[in-house]
Amino acid sequence: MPLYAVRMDVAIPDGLDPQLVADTIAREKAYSQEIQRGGEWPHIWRCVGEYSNISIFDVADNERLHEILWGLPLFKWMTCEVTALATHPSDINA
Ligand SMILES: O=C(O)CC1=CCC(=O)O1
Repeated sequence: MPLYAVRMDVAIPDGLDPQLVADTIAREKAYSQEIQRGGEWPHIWRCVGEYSNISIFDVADNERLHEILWGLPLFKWMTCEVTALATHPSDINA
């Protein structure tokens, strides 16, 4: 299945109801962990010092990745940079 690296940068607007923000972050965690358990989101790494992560997705196609990203509860407050990955010719494990 195709692999993708996705960098997500979160920018929560100032002045929002703190409860709304907390609820959205909690829903984000539950949604993410459900997809991780299903195997389509094998890695999520925090970018040190930033409200950002770099994640690896292992999904059927572009449409499925799009569906997952659009379903993120924090999607409205984040920007995503998607990189499709291919095998490197120097990879000794390939
Ligand atoms: O905290 C983040 O980097 C945003 C995020 C994506 C999935 C998740 O659980 O948090």
